[in-house]
Amino acid sequence: MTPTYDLNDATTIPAIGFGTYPLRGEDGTAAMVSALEAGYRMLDTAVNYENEAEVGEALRRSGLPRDEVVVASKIPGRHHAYDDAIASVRGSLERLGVERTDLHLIHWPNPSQGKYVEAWRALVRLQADGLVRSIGVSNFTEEHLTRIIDDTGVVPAVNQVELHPRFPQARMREVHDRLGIRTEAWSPMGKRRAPLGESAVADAAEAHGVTPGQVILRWHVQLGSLPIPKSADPQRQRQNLDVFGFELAGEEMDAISALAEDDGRLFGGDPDTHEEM
Ligand SMILES: NC(=O)C1=CN([C@@H]2O[C@H](COP(=O)(O)OP(=O)(O)OC[C@H]3O[C@@H](n4cnc5c(N)ncnc54)[C@H](OP(=O)(O)O)[C@@H]3O)[C@@H](O)[C@H]2O)C=CC1
Ligand SMILES: O=C(O)C(=O)[C@@H](O)[C@H](O)C(=O)CO
Repeated sequence: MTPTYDLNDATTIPAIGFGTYPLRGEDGTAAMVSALEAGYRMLDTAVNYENEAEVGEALRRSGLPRDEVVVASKIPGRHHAYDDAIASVRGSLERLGVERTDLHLIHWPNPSQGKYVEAWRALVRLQADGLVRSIGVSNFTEEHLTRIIDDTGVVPAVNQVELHPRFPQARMREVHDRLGIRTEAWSPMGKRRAPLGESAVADAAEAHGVTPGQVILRWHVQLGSLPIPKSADPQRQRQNLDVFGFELAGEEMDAISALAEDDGRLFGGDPDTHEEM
């Protein structure tokens, strides 16, 4: 069974989740069912992935008890106004076919709109009403975090940020540790720029008798970062979850972190300027 982290709201969450973007349609549902069969107990979706119905269907098809799987979704930029955020979550619940999500995030802060505080107030309300279990954010900077915490007194349980060997987010991990927020990593492999062939990764894979993908995910685990790798391939799905039987040495960890690049973001997704509706 996958180890778990305790969140700041006294709930727990698996140490590795399954990313569902861009899985859609029957093939997408089948890939999600296969992930649940492989042992994943957290599915990460979003309104903007247009696959919440598939996530709900996979959950039901898996036959797993509802309370064994963390279902996580996200409010898009166009739904930040308070009433829209409430309606957005209700819409997600309907498409997912569940009575409550286990984690709900604000997808991007979109600071030029200036409404992410309203979306956060809505999530605080929805949590009090029992429609979402844990609440968090995604792509928030320290400034955005400070604003919502100062406004409501409620600290997000997680912040899901871009984090991979090309962009290890040392500063945001420190901020999260100080505030008691769990760091969650999107594009944890580095997607198309995954450094699978770099010697820091390949040498460690050979030394431990695992695959390069497993080395990268183990690096996340040892950083305390919760990765949500996406794979449509059942064998890679299983490998990506099977990273708790070996340990990287300090030098191996440092060599992977040294793959960081000055402009290591995958598509220029700086949350101060990149906005998604
Ligand atoms: N909050 C946000 O703003 C964002 C959130 N996300 C979330 O993060 C999730 C994961 O991010 P994503 O961008 O998909 O990037 P990942 O880093 O998870 O990379 C996915 C790619 O890596 C391949 N892959 C997976 N496992 C392995 C392996 N062991 N060895 C080699 N290749 C592998 C997959 O191919 P294959 O399927 O063929 O295995 C796929 O092409 C998304 O699904 C989404 O849920 C993503 C972007 C932004
Ligand atoms: O997948 C997500 O959650 C996103 O926020 C998008 O930015 C996505 O990564 C994308 O479309 C990148 O081009």
